[in-house]
Amino acid sequence: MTSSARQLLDLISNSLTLLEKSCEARSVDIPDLNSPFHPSTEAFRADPTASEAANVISAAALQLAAIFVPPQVSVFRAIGGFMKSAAIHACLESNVTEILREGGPDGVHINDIGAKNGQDPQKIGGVVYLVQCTASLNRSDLGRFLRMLANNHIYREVRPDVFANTRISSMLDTLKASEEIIANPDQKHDNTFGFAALASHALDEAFKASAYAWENLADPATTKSGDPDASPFARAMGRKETMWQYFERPENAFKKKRFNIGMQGIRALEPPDASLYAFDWSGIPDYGIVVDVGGGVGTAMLPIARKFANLRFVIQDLPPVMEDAVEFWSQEMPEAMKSHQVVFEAQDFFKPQPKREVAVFFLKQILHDWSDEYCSKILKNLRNAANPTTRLVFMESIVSLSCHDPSADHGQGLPGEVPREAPRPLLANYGAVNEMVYNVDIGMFLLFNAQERTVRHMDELLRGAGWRITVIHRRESSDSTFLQSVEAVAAP
Ligand SMILES: C[S@@+](CC[C@H](N)C(=O)[O-])C[C@H]1O[C@@H](n2cnc3c(N)ncnc32)[C@H](O)[C@@H]1O
Repeated sequence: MTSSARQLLDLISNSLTLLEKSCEARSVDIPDLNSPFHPSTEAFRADPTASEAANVISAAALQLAAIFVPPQVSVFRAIGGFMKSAAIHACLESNVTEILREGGPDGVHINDIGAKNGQDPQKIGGVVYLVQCTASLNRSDLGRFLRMLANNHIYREVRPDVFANTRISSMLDTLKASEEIIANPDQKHDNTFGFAALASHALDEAFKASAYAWENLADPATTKSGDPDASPFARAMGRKETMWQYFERPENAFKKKRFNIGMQGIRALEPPDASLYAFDWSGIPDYGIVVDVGGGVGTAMLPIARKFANLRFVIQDLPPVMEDAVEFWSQEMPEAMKSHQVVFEAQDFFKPQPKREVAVFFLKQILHDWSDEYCSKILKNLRNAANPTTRLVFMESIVSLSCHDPSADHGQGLPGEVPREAPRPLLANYGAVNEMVYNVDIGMFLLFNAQERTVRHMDELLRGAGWRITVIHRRESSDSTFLQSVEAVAAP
């Protein structure tokens, strides 16, 4: 019988052949690990066959490593994740990626990096341990951090103590001049595409919260709490407050700005018309009302309102957000405001909805902000305002099982419940290749005491609030944080 290792190797070999053929036919290159990231370096994925082949190769390579790397090394790679986080944090905040970009492919010596960013090469690793022990350190301490990251292909050691970027480290690049961001650290992330801001936020707020995750789970006062101010982040900061309250304090103005820039960056990656495909909007009768619950400024309704002039839209959010919504629509689609095709309503989703005939309650990225206890309150308020024809539509990242989902067998399960599964013997969800949504899930716990959910979990949550899921609309993407949509009806 063929061993798992041989099956994995065959998957890699066959997939690479497919990938090479696809790239050759389209005259695109497989990316060079040592060249910086650019949207064009991802062109090889544009063909769905190539994208799938790249996923299979990556998942199989990781699974092969899990077989052959000594288990004590593998488990410490995971246990020591915080050390890599500390190393990336130090390099990110001391602008190493920008300095290496300016040095080009020949690399920059650690002493020259230190000379540029003002950091002592002996301390620039930035962790407390180093700062406390500087007296006995030699000049290659920066190299220790960069080298650890280079072992993981994040940076590369070109010659002894000389480092350069790889396509992975270049993701941390603000694309600004190092001199400029060193001189104006508070503006480092302004007008950037947001990835470095997101990384900086994760390595600050979420990283600190992660150190308190177990204490929060173990403390009887918080073990079962779903309160947003009882998160590991709140414990790490020593105050019973939400991250939003923390951001409102004047000393955290930079962190608030950084978070918002990071979030804008994530939103920019979503297709702007994703909500158009979340539901069959053409099936709603004329003048049917769509309520965007916690809709922010109503961005998700814009492409639908443009296409379906026969529908009416109510954008709901907290009062200050509604002011921004009015401004947003007066710029984007003033005619919809004048004709009352779109109206704005300050509405707390924890309070009862106004009584009216609603065709669709729409929620985009709301449920993942809250624990089950809180989601249940939101969903029950909507259920109480629903009639038998009302649809509930929500857009969220859906967490897949890592094993084969038996719901798909024998025609059982909800339509769209099971995503495309990876070929055996790979993990059904492609394992760590699809790790982003699992990262976000743990991040939601650390920062908000909230979570991303599997379909099974959503189903249970909705049933408890008087709803029944009817279908999951899936759009394939190589990014597991991509939003899918779930449709439900009021349960009798
Ligand atoms: C992650 S954002 C999603 C916004 C929008 N649905 C979108 O996808 O662009 C969450 C939204 O929930 C709103 N929100 C938070 N608490 C709320 C409450 N109690 N009632 C109504 N909206 C609330 C926030 O103001 C924010 O606009």
